[in-house]
Amino acid sequence: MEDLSEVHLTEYIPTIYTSPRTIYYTQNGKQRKWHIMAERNGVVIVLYNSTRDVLILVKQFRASAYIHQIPEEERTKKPIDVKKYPPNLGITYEFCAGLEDKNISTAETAREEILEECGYEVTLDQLEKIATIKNLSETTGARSTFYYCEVTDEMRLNHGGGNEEEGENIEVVEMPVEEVLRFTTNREYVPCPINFMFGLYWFLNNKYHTKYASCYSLFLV
Ligand SMILES: Nc1ncnc2c1ncn2[C@@H]1O[C@H](COP(=O)(O)OP(=O)(O)O[C@H]2O[C@H](CO)[C@@H](O)[C@H](O)[C@H]2O)[C@@H](O)[C@H]1O
Repeated sequence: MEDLSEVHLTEYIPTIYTSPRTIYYTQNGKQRKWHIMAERNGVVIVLYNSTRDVLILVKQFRASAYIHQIPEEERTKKPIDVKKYPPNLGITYEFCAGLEDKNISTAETAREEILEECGYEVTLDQLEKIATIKNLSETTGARSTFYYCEVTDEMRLNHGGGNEEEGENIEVVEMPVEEVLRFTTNREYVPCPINFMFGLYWFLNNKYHTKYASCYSLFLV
């Protein structure tokens, strides 16, 4: 459990991670404007450990996920009542991911993130490119490049956990595919970003059903 305190929202403070902007343009002769939240491109890696037949997920507290679980009228309270809104509201399950914040290829970024967050050493030729897609087309327009990577226990150098200097506090979670599938049947709130669902469905369609066709079909009925 995270030890959370002194949570409060402020006006936007410019950073390298996001920038709110308004785009003015003329489309088909009509003047228009659109409000965006520009953000950086990133990579996401669907990581599968074949030694133990598990997907490797990262579990962490995301302040953005936390704040959106609080009703709007209470978000501006200083501080936010963490007894009423405990930190577990901000815990998410995601695939290993990272921003394209260095002058290196997306594959190299993926390789670095797999080691930093999950502790596995992989080579570039072990990365299978899935696709590059837009995150949210209406607000960010940034892209995510997805890779698939199969690892074994022998490739694990350490326990990962993220970059402590950057304040990352990541728990590496090994989850049997059947358990991850339960996220997809949760009709209320799924503590995962939409790109997690994309990666999961890609895995089910392209890797999992070829191995476990009958088992997968059980989840589709
Ligand atoms: N908005 C923000 N505000 C403050 N600090 C921030 C920040 N975004 C990143 N950081 C800092 O940058 C560090 C490194 O981030 P990473 O590159 O590992 O990406 P992360 O795993 O956060 O996912 C990121 O990249 C993946 C892949 O694009 C996305 O899915 C995911 O939403 C995104 O956070 C974070 O630990 C944090 O210190």
